[in-house]
Amino acid sequence: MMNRISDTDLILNADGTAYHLNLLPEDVADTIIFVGDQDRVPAVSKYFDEVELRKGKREFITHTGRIGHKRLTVISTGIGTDNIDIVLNELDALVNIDLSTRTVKPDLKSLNIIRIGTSGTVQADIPVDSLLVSEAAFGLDPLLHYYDYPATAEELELLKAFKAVLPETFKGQPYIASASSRLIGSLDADIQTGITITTPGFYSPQGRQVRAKSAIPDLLTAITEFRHHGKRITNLEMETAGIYGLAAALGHQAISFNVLLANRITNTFSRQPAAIMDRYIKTVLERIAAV
Ligand SMILES: O=P(O)(O)O[C@H]1O[C@H](CO)[C@@H](O)[C@H]1O
Ligand SMILES: O=c1cc[nH]c(=O)[nH]1
Repeated sequence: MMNRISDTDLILNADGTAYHLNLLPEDVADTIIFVGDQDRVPAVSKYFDEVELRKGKREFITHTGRIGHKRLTVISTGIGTDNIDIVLNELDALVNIDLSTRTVKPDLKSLNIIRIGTSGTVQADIPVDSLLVSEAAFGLDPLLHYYDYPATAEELELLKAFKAVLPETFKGQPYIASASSRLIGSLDADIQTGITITTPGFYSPQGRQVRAKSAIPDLLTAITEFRHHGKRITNLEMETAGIYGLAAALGHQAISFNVLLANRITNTFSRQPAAIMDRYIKTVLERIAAV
């Protein structure tokens, strides 16, 4: 007898759709593009040859369609890893749980998840308006501590080295997760790679000083100066570590492309963020359509 997942562990709407995403299993393609901003969903799907479905609820807007024969879904996650928890668990339920019996299917599907997000670099020599793939990500948010996620020995060594340089005033507990080696191999080719930091906020958690006083004034310097066997931290954003960790915990493949709109060291910001995002949406879609 298979374990039945209860009505409050996995909540479905009256029409059978997933509680937050408002989607049915057939609404979701096997390759899914994650974006933060709801307005980026049509900015991606306008390049589809056909859009078969447009649905949404709250910040979670979904378009599904195809480029050539490749079926694609693009979904907005909103900001932060708390939303990643919702999006990844509900997408996984849609493909890997039989919603009529509320039991896990015997053959599990592994989705390809490709984030296209904005980010700020923390290295002076990395240009604003460039594209970067996150090889791995440190999460300064707590999401992965709620899941049984087995990090590799190599990841744990990198994490240990990072923890050692964090200021004493930092009270969090970082975690680490990596991109899918299969997707990195097939999609990133000549694009620069780096280590990303996922933060639980945009201002002080990313070392910004506006009016509220930081409790960790030297956080950005520690991040920028971190080096380990030739690796360095390249950029800050708010979702990648959660996506990588939870995707790995659920058996999905994930890769995160960062459109670097800000350089936090030279204090420069893109003069044409929408045009730059559009350029890289096309770059990433061309690569997805080709594999
Ligand atoms: O542009 P998106 O995909 O939202 O990503 C980045 O932008 C938001 C902050 O402005 C955060 O979600 C951060 O990760
Ligand atoms: O600096 C930045 C730019 C975009 N998104 C972030 O999270 N940080």
